[in-house]
Amino acid sequence: MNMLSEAAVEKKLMTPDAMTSYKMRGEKVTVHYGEKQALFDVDLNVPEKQVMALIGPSGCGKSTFLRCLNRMNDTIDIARIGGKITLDGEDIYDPKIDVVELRARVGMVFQKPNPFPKSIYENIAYGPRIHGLTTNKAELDAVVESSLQKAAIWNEVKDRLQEPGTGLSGGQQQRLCIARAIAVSPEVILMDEPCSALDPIATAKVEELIDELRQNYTIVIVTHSMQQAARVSQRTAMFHLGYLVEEGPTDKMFTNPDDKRTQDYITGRFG
Ligand SMILES: Nc1ncnc2c1ncn2[C@@H]1O[C@H](COP(=O)(O)OP(=O)(O)OP(=O)(O)O)[C@@H](O)[C@H]1O
Repeated sequence: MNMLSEAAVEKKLMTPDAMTSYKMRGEKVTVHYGEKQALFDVDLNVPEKQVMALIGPSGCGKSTFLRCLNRMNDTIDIARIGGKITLDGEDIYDPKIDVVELRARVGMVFQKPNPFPKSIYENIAYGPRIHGLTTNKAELDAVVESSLQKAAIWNEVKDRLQEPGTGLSGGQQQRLCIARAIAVSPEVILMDEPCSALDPIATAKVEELIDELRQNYTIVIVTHSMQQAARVSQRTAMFHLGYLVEEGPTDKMFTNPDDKRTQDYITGRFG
């Protein structure tokens, strides 16, 4: 290879697209709720095994975009989705896609911890059982234990697995919900303001957990906390009035954003 083409290869490798491998891609994503348009032609890709934060003022469409990624908007009668979203190159809105399977691959953790009104054990065992991921009780026990371990809550619950999940503290319930998402071996975990109902200590634990989880999972998190976005994410996407304003490495977005709206938002001038 001559020097010129080596330099060309080097240059190609240095472009963000070549350096980042994307797990999901969104192309010209639009969402309408009835007559109201909530997202306008959003082109946004989700990098693999990183944490991407979605930020922006209330009502700008962060949760709407998040919910498009595992077709949770399908559950809203008046929602209409346009554009294209792929997972590993496959169109997730293709009629061939099994939505239940998609939601196992792209799991979700909600704002308010929502354990099932069942035992801690059953909260975790339910998903693997309905997806047929285990064949016997010993295997199921192992999945329950490893999911609780990965969600950093095993030590707190291992002696009370038969007690109700709803009896745990808010922070523990949220980690239980993360364990429940992990139990079906997702590839992507969507988190919609997962710490907004938690106190600062529980928040710190969940943030620490998110940081560990990115070794194995692709994570997208909606947050109102600039500090949280800065602490947990590697990339940040800023939304405003249904448009994607800009997206980039979190460090850059918080120190030297390209768009004035991002600058104004992160410095608290609106939102
Ligand atoms: N189920 C729904 N039915 C009708 N309109 C909706 C629905 N969900 C969201 N919207 C509207 O879509 C727009 C975007 O809402 P979305 O919840 O995605 O914003 P957000 O940025 O996540 O806001 P917040 O930070 O307040 O949670 C808003 O104008 C909202 O009122």
